[in-house]
Amino acid sequence: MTSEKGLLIVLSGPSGVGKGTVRKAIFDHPETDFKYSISMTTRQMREGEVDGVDYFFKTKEEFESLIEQDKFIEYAEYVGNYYGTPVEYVEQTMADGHDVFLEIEVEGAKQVREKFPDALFIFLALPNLTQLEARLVNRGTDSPDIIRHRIEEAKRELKLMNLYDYVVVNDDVDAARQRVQCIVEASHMRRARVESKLRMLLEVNN
Ligand SMILES: Nc1ncnc2c1ncn2[C@@H]1O[C@H](COP(=O)(O)OP(=O)(O)OP(=O)(O)O)[C@@H](O)[C@H]1O
Ligand SMILES: Nc1nc2c(ncn2[C@@H]2O[C@H](COP(=O)(O)O)[C@@H](O)[C@H]2O)c(=O)[nH]1
Repeated sequence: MTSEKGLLIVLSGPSGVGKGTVRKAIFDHPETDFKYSISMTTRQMREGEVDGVDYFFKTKEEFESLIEQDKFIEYAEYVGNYYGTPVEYVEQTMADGHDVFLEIEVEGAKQVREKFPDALFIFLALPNLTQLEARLVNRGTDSPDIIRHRIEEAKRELKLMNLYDYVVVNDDVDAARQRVQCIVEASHMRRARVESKLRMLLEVNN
């Protein structure tokens, strides 16, 4: 832990691109010391998911009450359900000096950009939409109707790729994991350089 505020890292991109898979690879890696912010959602729990591990599962009423109380950094409605990032965990964990990692869709990422302009925004992409559909079908978690809806959303989301600081192609999970870790490391180095230059300038002027 450091005395400085942690970095906010946002991994975004269309459903099925592999955000969750790459995120798990990052967190399984011994060099990773980020903290993962568990989102809240109103979507039905999938087989194998655990409340408080994969998401905090909420009813629509509970989620809307939390919106009223300003308990989210960002939230979005995606394919008929709410998804949101709890404000308290993120702010406290960053204040404690830890990097916080968010895995969210693009509408939420846009909201984070407005509130945290210094955050690091990484878009996870893949070579083509055919592969996206194949990944969603192979995952076996969604009905054909939901998959169609998610592909429609993906076409919209891909157009926003240029708003991100970096685009990482997930052609291979371990290669994508490594690229994300390198980007974070480079961002830390850049931040340290900027801060040290600023300190020097302030000393010179005092
Ligand atoms: N590089 C890859 N090559 C082949 N298959 C992959 C790759 N990365 C992920 N997958 C597979 O693609 C499917 C979708 O991955 P994943 O659930 O991680 O996507 P996601 O972006 O987190 O989706 P969502 O946004 O819906 O949560 C999974 O079955 C996963 O095993
Ligand atoms: N705006 C937010 N999007 C989120 C959050 N947590 C997850 N997500 C994204 O929603 C879609 C669908 O997820 P799924 O688990 O139903 O497949 C996907 O793109 C997630 O990354 C959040 O807190 N805010």
